[in-house]
Amino acid sequence: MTLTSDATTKTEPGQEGHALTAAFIARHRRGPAITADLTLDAGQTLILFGPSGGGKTTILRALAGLHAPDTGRITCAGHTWYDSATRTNVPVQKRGVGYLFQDYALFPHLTVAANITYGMRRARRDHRTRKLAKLVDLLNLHGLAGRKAGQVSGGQAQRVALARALATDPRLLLLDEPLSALDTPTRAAIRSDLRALLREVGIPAVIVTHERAETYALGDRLALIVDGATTQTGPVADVMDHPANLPAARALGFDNLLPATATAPDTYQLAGGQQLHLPTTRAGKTVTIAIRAEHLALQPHESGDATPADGHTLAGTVTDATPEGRLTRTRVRMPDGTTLTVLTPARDHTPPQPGQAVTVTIDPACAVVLPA
Ligand SMILES: Nc1ncnc2c1ncn2[C@@H]1O[C@H](COP(=O)(O)OP(=O)(O)OP(=O)(O)O)[C@@H](O)[C@H]1O
Repeated sequence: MTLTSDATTKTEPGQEGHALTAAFIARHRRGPAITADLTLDAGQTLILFGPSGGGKTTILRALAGLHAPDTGRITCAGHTWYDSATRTNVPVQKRGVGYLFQDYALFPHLTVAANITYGMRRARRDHRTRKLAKLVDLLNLHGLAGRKAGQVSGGQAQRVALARALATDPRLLLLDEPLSALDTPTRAAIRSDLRALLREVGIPAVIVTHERAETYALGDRLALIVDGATTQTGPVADVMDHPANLPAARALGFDNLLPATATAPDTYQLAGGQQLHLPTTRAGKTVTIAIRAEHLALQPHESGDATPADGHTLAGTVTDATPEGRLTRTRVRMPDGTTLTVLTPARDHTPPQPGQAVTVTIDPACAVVLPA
């Protein structure tokens, strides 16, 4: 459908409560349909999380007005930005969004100051000067304003891009993997700065990320985007800890997905016959038990000793152990051939050795039982 542009925005009764509502289907030529169903309240941050190719950037571009959905509706602070029913499609420059592109998209030959004030070219000079000074302060860019943007560090470029996104007092901030171009230590430092900044400016923000740490640090709400669909939304911890189904558990990074059969209320039998007792509601007869690697504990197991029949402990053999800084990622093969992945603090034990007999204890409160 071709939509006519409508440069005027209208107040929509009933939408004032939300900073943003978006329910649309967007399609790329020869590409998959991408369905968004999002709401965001004033001052909140919504994370779009999910595997590569799921549609996160497409959703962000549709919110910005850079990609017209096929059908649906987008409202921001009571204004309709897009409505296929009324052929409304407010152009990008009238939406008042601050967009931070994944690669920052700075103009390398322009100065930092010119980059930051690029969207304010038509504003009065004294307003531009005041705004620039405020943003330089806010984002700690002192001494860099006259430098060419192509000659600043990755962390500085990220802050310049954020300053540019904030310069026009946007109604909505859209940040596409804002920290992905940074090395790990810089990323950790800037993550904290960005969190503080978002709280300070109070502008609702939609942020694309693949990183769990970033999701917890920056997000109030999370929308899980898998295979072109918004599959789950809610407060960050709720969605992170409670995947609704197997694809969601995979997308949220649950390392262990164990096929099992429900044999009694709260009792599950794994393929190899081991019993697990989990205080969760049964999701059907055939289930998958999802558990993160960090919610398993590892103990050496003397051969001949019986495995505790507590319903939380499984016996197996270490296949490999990989150091990850202060953590060790150990893979344990159970008698039925299933492999468990366990992430433990390295200081808790001497490194497990391949071939070593171990027991793995599940934290039952952290296991999620899903329909198979
Ligand atoms: N310009 C385009 N033309 C055709 N198909 C596209 C275009 N851009 C993206 N797609 C397709 O749309 C789907 C969603 O892509 P999108 O970039 O939105 O995903 P994403 O979740 O942001 O991925 P990533 O995390 O890798 O950036 C993918 O299948 C992609 O190949």
